[in-house]
Amino acid sequence: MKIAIIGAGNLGMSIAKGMLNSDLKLDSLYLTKRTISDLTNCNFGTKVKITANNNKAIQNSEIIIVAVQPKQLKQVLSEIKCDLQSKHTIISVVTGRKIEEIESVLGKEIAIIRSMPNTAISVSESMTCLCANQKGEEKLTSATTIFNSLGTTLQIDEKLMQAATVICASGIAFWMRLIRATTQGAIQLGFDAKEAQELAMQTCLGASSLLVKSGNHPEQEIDKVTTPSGCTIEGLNEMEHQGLSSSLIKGLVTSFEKINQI
Ligand SMILES: NC(=O)C1=CN([C@@H]2O[C@H](COP(=O)(O)OP(=O)(O)OC[C@H]3O[C@@H](n4cnc5c(N)ncnc54)[C@H](O)[C@@H]3O)[C@@H](O)[C@H]2O)C=CC1
Ligand SMILES: O=C(O)[C@@H]1CCC=N1
Repeated sequence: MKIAIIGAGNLGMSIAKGMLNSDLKLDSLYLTKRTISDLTNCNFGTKVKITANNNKAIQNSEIIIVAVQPKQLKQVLSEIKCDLQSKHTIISVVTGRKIEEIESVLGKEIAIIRSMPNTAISVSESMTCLCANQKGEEKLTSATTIFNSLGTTLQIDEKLMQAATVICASGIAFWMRLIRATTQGAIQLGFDAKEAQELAMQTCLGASSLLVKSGNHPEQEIDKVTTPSGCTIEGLNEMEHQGLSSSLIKGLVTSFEKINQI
């Protein structure tokens, strides 16, 4: 595979790290950004080419992952348009930018996939949602194969992409805050900070794995933990009195309202 990541920033580098540690058969991986000095000292191996020259990266690649800020997208697309051929697939991971906006610059004859991974792609645990334009439909299988080697994928209708961004991409930050709060609680209850974080992380992973592996609904697993008159239901009810579920849902909806303004 000949891949280019245009915009090797936070998300672009997370994708690159995941790819380099995966089973993907990479022939080359071009990483571009405006200022490359902070990448040139890194030892990524001979398959990784670092350049500020997007055109060179496109000419030597087939799968082009565009990972720039939303406000930078149109300028980048205009810059690379002249190098695009039928062999190319554009995969945009840019927040809030619709396929029709990309087509308005590149036209409808280029395969365009819109995707939303999250930063857990760096450890091959991303939840990645995907959709495509008409030309990109035939490339969805190969794009899905790439992202499946970096986590889990779901093909969705484009109208759900903003919601997917909030749940899965912003979701990493939301879950981090829940893990941090659990850590703070564990410290208050007597654990040192390192142990507290380990307890919080592994319990979070355990809860998630229980649902993934059993296919159960969360309440089925909660019922197994909540001993009648026990400490779990007492704590759980207090959390709900304080608005745990409600504040989480309100936060998701607020995030969603914001994303529609980006
Ligand atoms: N799915 C997720 O979990 C996340 C998604 N995002 C989305 O990913 C996109 C990138 O976000 P970040 O990585 O946080 O941004 P960033 O600012 O860290 O990275 C963007 C990179 O693009 C480069 N760039 C800008 N103009 C360029 C050009 N003309 N040619 C080549 N490179 C250029 C910059 O030098 C920078 O390295 C955004 O659309 C953002 O909303 C961001 C963070 C998480
Ligand atoms: O916060 C943001 O706008 C981007 C989109 C999802 C994750 N980061």
